Amino acid sequence: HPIGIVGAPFARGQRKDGVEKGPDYIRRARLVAKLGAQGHQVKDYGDLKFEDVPNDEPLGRVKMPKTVGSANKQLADAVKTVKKNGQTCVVLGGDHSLAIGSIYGHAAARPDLCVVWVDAHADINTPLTSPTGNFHGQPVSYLLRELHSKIPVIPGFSWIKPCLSAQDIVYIGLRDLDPGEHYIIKHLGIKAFSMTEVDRLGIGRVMEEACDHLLSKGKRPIHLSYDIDAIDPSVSPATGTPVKGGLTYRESVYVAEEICRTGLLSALDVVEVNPDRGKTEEEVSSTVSAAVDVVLSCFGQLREGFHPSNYQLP
Ligand SMILES: N[C@@H](CCCCC(O)O)C(=O)O
Ligand SMILES: [Mn+2]
Ligand SMILES: [Mn+2]
Ligand SMILES: [Mn+2]
Repeated sequence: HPIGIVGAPFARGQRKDGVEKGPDYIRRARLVAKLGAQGHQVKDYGDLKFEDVPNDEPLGRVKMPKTVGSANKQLADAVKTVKKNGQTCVVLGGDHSLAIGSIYGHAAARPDLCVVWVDAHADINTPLTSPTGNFHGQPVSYLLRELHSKIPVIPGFSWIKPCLSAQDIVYIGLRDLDPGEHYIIKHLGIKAFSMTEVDRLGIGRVMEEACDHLLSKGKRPIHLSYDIDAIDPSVSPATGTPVKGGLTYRESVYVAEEICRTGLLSALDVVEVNPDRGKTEEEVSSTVSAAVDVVLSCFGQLREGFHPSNYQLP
C-alpha cells in the first residue's frame, strides 16, 4: 500500500515542552527516504498547523480542553483524507492526546478497525480519574462506547462520538497505571499484556494472542498507536514520561514486524518523542532512531535481511 505521512507537532496534551519537535526530528532522520528505499510510495502531507484556542479556561484539573479538542478535530479530518486516498496513514507526534483524532478520523473511514496500543501507560483516565488533568493520559476514555456515561461535557470535544468497544483494543507494554485505569481495564475486560505478561509469555506469544484476540472474527484494519515510552528508557530516554522496565529494542521491533506480517496495518501513530528530554545528543538520536525503526519495521523492514525480487547474483 502507499503511505501517507502527517506531522502533528502538538504538545498541549501534557506540560513538557519539546514533544512538538517530534515530527521534525523523525523527518531529519530521513524516514521518508528510508521508506522509499524499501519500495514504498510515500506522500508526506507535511505538518498540521495547530493554534492555541483563545480563552481556553481549564475545566477542573483538565487543561486547555478547547485547544486539545480543536487540534484533534483537525487531525481527524487529515487522517480521514489520507484513508480516503487509499494510503496507510502514519501520524508523527506530538503527545498521545493525538490518538483521539487519529483513531476517530481512521474510524470514520474504516469503522471496523481495531487498535493495538503499545505504551507503558494505558492512557484511559477519564477527566474525573486523571491524576494530572493531562489529556495525553486520557485519549482512550473518549473513544470507548462503554465509558461514554463517565465522560463529562468538555468544551471543544462535542464533535467526538465513541468509535470503539472494549474488545476492539489490546494493550502491550503496560507498567505504570493509575487506579482508575486499572479498574476500567479489569471491569471492561480489556485485553492487556503488561510487562509481566511480556516476561511470562515472551513477546512472540503476546503478539500471537493479541492478534488472535483482535482478528478472531475475521480480518479488519489495524490501528497501531505506538507510544515511544513503551520502549525501555535505556533505548528511548527522550520522552516525557519514561518508566523503567520497558520493551527491549528487539521486542519493540518484533511488535512492528508481527503487525506488518498481518498485512492489515491501516494507520500508525508514533508519539511522545521529546528531543528536549534527552540529556545528551546520543539520548535524543537513540530515541529518534528507535522511532524510525518501529516505522520501518511496520512497513516490511526485517532483521533476516531482504533482496529485491529482480536481484541477480553477479
Ligand atoms: N497516567 C498518567 C500518565 C500518562 C502518560 C501519557 C502517555 O505518555 O502515555 C496521567 O494520566 O497523567
Ligand atoms: Mn507499500
Ligand atoms: Mn506512555
Ligand atoms: Mn501514551
